[in-house]
Amino acid sequence: MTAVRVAVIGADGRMGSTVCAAVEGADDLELVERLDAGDDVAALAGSGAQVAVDFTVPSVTEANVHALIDAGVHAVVGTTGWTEESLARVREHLAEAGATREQGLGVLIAPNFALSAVLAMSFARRAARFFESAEVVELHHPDKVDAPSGTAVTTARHIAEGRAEAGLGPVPDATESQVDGARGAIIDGVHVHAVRLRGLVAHEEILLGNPGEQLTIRTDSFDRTSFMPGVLLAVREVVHRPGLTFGLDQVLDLG
Ligand SMILES: NC(=O)C1=CN([C@@H]2O[C@H](COP(=O)(O)OP(=O)(O)OC[C@H]3O[C@@H](n4cnc5c(N)ncnc54)[C@H](OP(=O)(O)O)[C@@H]3O)[C@@H](O)[C@H]2O)C=CC1
Ligand SMILES: O=C(O)C1=N[C@H](C(=O)O)C[C@H](O)C1
Repeated sequence: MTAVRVAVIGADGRMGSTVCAAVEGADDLELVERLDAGDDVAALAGSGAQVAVDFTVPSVTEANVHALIDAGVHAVVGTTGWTEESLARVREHLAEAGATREQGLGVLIAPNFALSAVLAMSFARRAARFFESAEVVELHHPDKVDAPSGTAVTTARHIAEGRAEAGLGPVPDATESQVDGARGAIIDGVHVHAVRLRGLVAHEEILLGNPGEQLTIRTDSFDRTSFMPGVLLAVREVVHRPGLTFGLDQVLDLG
């Protein structure tokens, strides 16, 4: 068995360092490069790396992915900050690169690699059509640079899709806010609230309400090892998945 050669970008960070340890602990993977701020991603072209894992910052991740495509390296990305527009640019770049390669390159971007979070997002989408009200509360460590979390943005979009398919209108809300932000951010019509608290890692509650009842879907990552099975699965899968894959739910058989 030949090991898949893996580079990690953001290798000194909280997630990057955990990914390096997980790759080093996997028999079928080999850690060949550790890059961090100041290193040139384009240099991976001659390094022998087959897959690069990016856990950096929202402001640089898109440029990293384009550099990886140019370098002919598959990408697994956990960094947040992706929009429909930036995803479309990656899709287009991959299509151009694929036309000149025998087997196209793969880019797999997932807002959350923890199984509990992937399932929570999927359950939220399925449940959304049955409830009048829906709100998302995400809770994270205070060193996180972005808000709301990428997971919460994706969850809100899933809920909005589920509601739209069922023909549901806006969520009921008679509030006339006295203070800006009191009702959180609104993403595709869904209110999203962000809590930052020392001691937390990554958590989310999806609240769905009807007259006289509530469904709460909650996911908790107590430790960054929770993301590792999903990251390693993505590394093994991305080489077989040309083009852009968004979300680990696309890889898992969720039934
Ligand atoms: N999809 C998922 O399952 C998960 C996603 N995340 C996301 O991953 C990202 C990283 O999170 P986290 O590890 O906590 O953050 P950290 O700040 O701990 O790590 C980010 C690392 O990236 C480095 N970096 C910054 N700029 C560059 C650059 N241009 N090239 C290479 N490296 C760079 C930083 O270096 P320096 O400090 O020197 O600037 C730092 O070492 C966030 O967007 C977060 O939301 C987090 C957890 C799970
Ligand atoms: O920054 C984090 O820690 C996390 N970021 C991701 C996000 O923004 O959704 C995933 C997880 O919530 C942890």
